[in-house]
Amino acid sequence: MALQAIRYERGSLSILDQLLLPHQSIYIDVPDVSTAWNAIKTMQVRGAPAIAIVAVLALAVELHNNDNASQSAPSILTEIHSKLDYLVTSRPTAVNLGDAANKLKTLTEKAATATESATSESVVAAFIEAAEHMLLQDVEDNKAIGRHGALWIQNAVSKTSDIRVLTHCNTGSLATASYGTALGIIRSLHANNSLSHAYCTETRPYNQGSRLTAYELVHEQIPATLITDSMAASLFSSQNIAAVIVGADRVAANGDTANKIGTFQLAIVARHFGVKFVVAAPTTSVDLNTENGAGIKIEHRPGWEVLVVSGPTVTNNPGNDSSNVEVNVHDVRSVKQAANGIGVFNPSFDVTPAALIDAIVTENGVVEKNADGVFPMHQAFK
Ligand SMILES: CSC[C@H](O)[C@H](O)C(=O)COP(=O)(O)O
Repeated sequence: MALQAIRYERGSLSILDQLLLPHQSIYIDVPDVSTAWNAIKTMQVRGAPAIAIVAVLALAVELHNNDNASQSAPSILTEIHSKLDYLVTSRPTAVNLGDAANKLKTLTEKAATATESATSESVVAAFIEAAEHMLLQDVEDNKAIGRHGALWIQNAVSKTSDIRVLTHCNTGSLATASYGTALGIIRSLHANNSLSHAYCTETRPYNQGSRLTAYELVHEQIPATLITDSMAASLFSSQNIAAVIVGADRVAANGDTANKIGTFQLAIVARHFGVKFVVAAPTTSVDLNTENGAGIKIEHRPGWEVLVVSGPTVTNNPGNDSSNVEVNVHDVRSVKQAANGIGVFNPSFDVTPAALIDAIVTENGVVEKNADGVFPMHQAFK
């Protein structure tokens, strides 16, 4: 069964606490907007699409469970818009939440003003239905990304089997409503028997690749190997890697792509080795209002995330079989691993210039550069 990061039914939302993975699978309730804001900020939920969906569903749950009957339609509209604005402040780089908030503002504005008989309840009902639709739509979009991306890679490398790929960042069921974006393409390649091996990087913050992506690859029984972020050039020089597949937190109008820190350097290394570089992103991650990467705000995280690691203690010495370490989940400790006094530079994302990207895969198909070497990103919205 696929991992499920988000559990929702009308009036109730819970999320898999991603700070506890991969050693503990514990769902926490998200009954309201302020719990959602904190869960996003502290990375209990992460991944651009998942963040957006959890935020809007949390507001849907809060609205469903509150007694709004005495409020007027304009008053509930103001409340919804200000709560959406607040949610958008949780993390700045991914555009999906801002995109969802804008769509829901437009929709509720229409619901509140379309007829004179609009009530707070009709506005709330319109909001809840639209938020629930976003959850379902994200899964469909990811499956389409998986199909388009797998086919593009097969054609680009003229192979339908024995394809090896490297992925960076966290883009599977944990980062989306389900199925995943970049990991959705890997899932599709695997389902087609085209994939021989997937490599994943450790990826910061909190080593999301070794904790989350690796966990999902193991869970899905996709043949996979973990490397540190600094091993990509070594990997490319020793293995026949067909493509690097990454997700996106925001794709600008020219194709410049903000994604998990380290994506840019992987693109440089991939270009050196002639390895295809593929971005997988739903159109909710494409921001035509941002001209290029210079306009994307990059989140910086606290330095202690680099200085300190936390995790459960180890209870056995597995010798050479380091993949089977037993852990004591009841004894979680933090370990300082850097010298006292050292400064830390900790951007959470970087921007890969469009020039280093070969294909941008959305649910509507694959956008490639035109004869002028430019990504016509508007074509993603057909
Ligand atoms: C699934 S889309 C891309 C992801 O949002 C992104 O690359 C990523 O790794 C998630 O970042 P995070 O900092 O964990 O929210």
